[in-house]
Amino acid sequence: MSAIAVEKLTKRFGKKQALAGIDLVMREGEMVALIGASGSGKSTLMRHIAGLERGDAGSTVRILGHIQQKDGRFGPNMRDLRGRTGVIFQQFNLVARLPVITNVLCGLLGRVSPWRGTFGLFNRAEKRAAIEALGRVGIPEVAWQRASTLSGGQQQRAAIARTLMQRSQILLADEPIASLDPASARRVMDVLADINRTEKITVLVSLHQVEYARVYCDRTIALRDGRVVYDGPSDALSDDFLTELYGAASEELVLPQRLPVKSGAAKAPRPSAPGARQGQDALVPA
Ligand SMILES: Nc1ncnc2c1ncn2[C@@H]1O[C@H](COP(=O)(O)OP(=O)(O)OP(=O)(O)O)[C@@H](O)[C@H]1O
Repeated sequence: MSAIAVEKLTKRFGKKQALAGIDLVMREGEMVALIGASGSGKSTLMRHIAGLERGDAGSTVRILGHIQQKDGRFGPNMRDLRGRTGVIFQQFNLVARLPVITNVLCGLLGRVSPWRGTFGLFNRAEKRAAIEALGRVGIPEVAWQRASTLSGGQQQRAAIARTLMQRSQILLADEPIASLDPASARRVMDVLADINRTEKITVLVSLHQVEYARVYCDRTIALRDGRVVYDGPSDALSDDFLTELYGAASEELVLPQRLPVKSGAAKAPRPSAPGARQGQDALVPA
């Protein structure tokens, strides 16, 4: 059974055609990268798959074999399907003033009674499970800290722990590493790859930098102007091929090359350039 099946998905915002007939299928247990230059439609596509947005007439999205939306209307199982689909964004994933454990426990909200959820009445076993979920992403020690005290990478990992609590079968990660330093980005990608492998959670992760797609995902889907322009093996996405696909916009999709440091020269990285990339070794998953 497919985890995600998108058929002829179109979305127009006023005059802007954000999605122009997207077709894609992901099998259960796959981890797929979604790449594209700024404005190519990655977030809009993610939001439709998450059931946060409705496509135009003629569009269909199926989640785990059920119609999630068709012709701009949500299907009858919408609530259940939203529960089975965890979403993490680039930022604003957590409630900053609440302890991390409470944020993680929020993953239960679709499953506990509304009054328990409203008053934050979680039992001992649920709290233990939340700490286990934080352990799963490598940060059990931050459970009782306020979310605002976490680093960006820790916040993303706590958000992933929340989706584990939610027991989502699909995880949509919309540019989860865009604002992180390389070491934190790798840790977040390692966690995504690990839960994909061990929990068999289907992962669709949108990325600005194709290097991470090459290292972490066998398959990449590339968007341009709201259309799928490539869907295939990630290792076929050479820098030359990206330049062919995106032209000048390919500069956004490769990692900035580190200049060899000359004596007296600043260590600042150079703006990215087509064909410029760090060594693959720098990104080998831990
Ligand atoms: N709610 C909206 N109203 C109007 N236009 C929108 C809306 N959401 C997205 N768009 C437009 O749709 C296009 C696709 O946007 P989207 O955010 O999906 O791109 P993206 O690939 O995720 O970009 P980025 O990498 O910069 O996040 C853009 O031109 C954007 O301005």
